[in-house]
Amino acid sequence: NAKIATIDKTSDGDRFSYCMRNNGAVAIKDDMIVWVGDADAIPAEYKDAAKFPYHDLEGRLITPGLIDCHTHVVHGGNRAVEFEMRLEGAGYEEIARAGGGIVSTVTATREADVDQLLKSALPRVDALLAEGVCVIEVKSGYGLDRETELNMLRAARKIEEVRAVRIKTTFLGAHATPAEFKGEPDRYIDEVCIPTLRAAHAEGLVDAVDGFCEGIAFNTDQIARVFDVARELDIPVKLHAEQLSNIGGTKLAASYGALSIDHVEYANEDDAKAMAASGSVAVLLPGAFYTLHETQLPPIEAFRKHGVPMAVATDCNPGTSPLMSILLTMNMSCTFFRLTPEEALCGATAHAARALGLDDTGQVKEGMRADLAIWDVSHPAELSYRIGFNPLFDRIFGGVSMKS
Ligand SMILES: O=C(O)CC[C@@H]1NC(=O)NC1=O
Ligand SMILES: [Fe+3]
Repeated sequence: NAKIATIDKTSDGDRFSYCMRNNGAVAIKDDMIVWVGDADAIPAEYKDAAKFPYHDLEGRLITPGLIDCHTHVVHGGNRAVEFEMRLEGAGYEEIARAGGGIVSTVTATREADVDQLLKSALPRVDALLAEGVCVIEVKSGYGLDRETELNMLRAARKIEEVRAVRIKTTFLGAHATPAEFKGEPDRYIDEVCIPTLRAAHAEGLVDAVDGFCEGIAFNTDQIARVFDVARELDIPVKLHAEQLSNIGGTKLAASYGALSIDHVEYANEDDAKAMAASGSVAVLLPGAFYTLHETQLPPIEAFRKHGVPMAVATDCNPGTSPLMSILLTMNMSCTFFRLTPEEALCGATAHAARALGLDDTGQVKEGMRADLAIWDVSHPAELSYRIGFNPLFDRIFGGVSMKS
């Protein structure tokens, strides 16, 4: 859990000082990053390799460790068959009738125990760590019954025990109405979702509360009942909103001071104003946009105009975003949504930290956690530019190099 002690002031990285350093070098002592800056500016005291086995990064780029602020990496089974059916022309209804959709993942998730859920999530977690990710947000939402929702969150917490990564958990009981409550979303919210939220909170499993506010999921009144309990328990909220239509989810979430509002393809300028007023982060999820062949673009210009911070995340889930690459996510956010490479990198670092309510990581700044990513690139735009290429040289988590 080392912190960054000193940032070289002479570096030309000031324009991106929150974000990146060129020609980087770090001095490490007792697993503590004691200095970060340009290789040619290392203070003489840190050049004593015996005392400070500093890493001369030979001109490589240093950025904050990346953050994936929206994932469903814990889940059972997969939806490859559904993918095949869709490509053979099956529509959403036919797939659902064949037992596809969220329901099929719920079935597979309920059949797994905590260790099986953990085991099946680890390859997805490792794919993210391999690209310099130091923080991962993990949601529940495929149990939709008390025990399985708790098991999902227990598995998410266990990831930190077996990997050098920080996990932030999110309760997403209001993801879908399970088959046994078909047509009765209100009864599901009252009899299962809210009591399970209370149980998960009592077990220390919940860092945030989320919901899916959409015509095919829950309306604003149902989400509000869940958010009222989150507020009572003093748990911050976030929301999947305006993904497929605009039913007022963004404004509702902003009224609760949501940490983030996610997807937001169908959000409008009024929504952007509400987000600016509440300080909510817009989390862009190009993987779902791509998988669903969506055509409605999020209101990026409105977010820029009103100063709404934008984050980017994989939304790694088995149905609409089976995506395990934060770098490809950054590339897609530029290519599909026209973010600049700097916005994309900030979206996977400083703004992603803010979407999780974290103020101790996501920036290369004194006092911040020494969560860093070291890249074999000479310009930060290369991180969003290439498609399917990983230039990571080293990942430093809490001051500890993964190469050591
Ligand atoms: O299809 C799935 O498994 C999840 C769908 C996913 N959940 C959500 O709230 N929006 C989505 O696209
Ligand atoms: Fe999601």
